[in-house]
Amino acid sequence: MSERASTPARPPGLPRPGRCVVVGVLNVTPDSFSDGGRFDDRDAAVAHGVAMRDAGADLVDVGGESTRPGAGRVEPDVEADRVLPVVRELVAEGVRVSIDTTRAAVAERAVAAGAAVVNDVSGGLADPRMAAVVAQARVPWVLMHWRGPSATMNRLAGYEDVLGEVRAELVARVDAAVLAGVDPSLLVLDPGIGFAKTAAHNWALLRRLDVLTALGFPVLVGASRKRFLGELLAGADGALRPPAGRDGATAAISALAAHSGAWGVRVHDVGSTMDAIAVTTAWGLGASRA
Ligand SMILES: Nc1nc2ncc(COP(=O)(O)O)nc2c(=O)[nH]1
Repeated sequence: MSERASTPARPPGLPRPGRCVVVGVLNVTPDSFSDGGRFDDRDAAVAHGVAMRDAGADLVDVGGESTRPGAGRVEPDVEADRVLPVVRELVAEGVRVSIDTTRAAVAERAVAAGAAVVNDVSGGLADPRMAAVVAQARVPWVLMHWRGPSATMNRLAGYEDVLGEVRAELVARVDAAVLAGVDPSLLVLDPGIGFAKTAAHNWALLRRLDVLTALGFPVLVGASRKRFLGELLAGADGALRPPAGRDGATAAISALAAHSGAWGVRVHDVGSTMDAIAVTTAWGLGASRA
């Protein structure tokens, strides 16, 4: 994408509720860092997805492969077997679903099952066929900043200028997607909080979301319950705040991200973020709401 590219028209298929979009996290994996195993059971997963929609989530993001640092890969069939039944049942319940996968085959089958958005933490790097799947399906595609598989990503957190490099690497992903025939209006960018980044890198990216929103694409922020929040909220003994205790900080980030012009936030606890965004909206409207 040239720097002069005009702002793409609004992509079809992306929720645009007139406020920051809330994407509810539904990891149907035994080992995700914050909710691993809780929704490994299909019925429990579907019930939780419906509950997040009822709490206000505009999308429920279904993932079948843990991306926590150090996590190994699961076989494609295992990933598909985890997510497809849940996607189908959520769609049948009228829930708008995004599929959180780096595999084109899984994305293709999830879209065929009714998933409305492809959420690809690899930004198209993990599977060269993903762009063709997205171009063919004409569904929105979240391109997250990524530098390599979870198993090794912490070794890749070396930056001279994290803002400039993340921006440049995301622009390269946009260019590759457009070159592969993807309509740029379908693209969403994501800084990849916690992926090949230290806490300092995460804060630097959050502090200057405008560097990414200025590219003219919707920006999604996924900071929910991540380790850098556990570090921020660590006890006097240095023990990290456990993931379940990070929802207040997550909601604060949701409010600040919304205020910074993010298109959406990806969170585990939908209610607290809905409330935080309601405050942000009211605050932004000032006395006119009185
Ligand atoms: N677009 C996007 N998708 C993601 N999927 C998984 C995780 C890992 O966190 P989880 O284990 O809580 O899902 N983080 C992101 C993220 O930051 N952005």
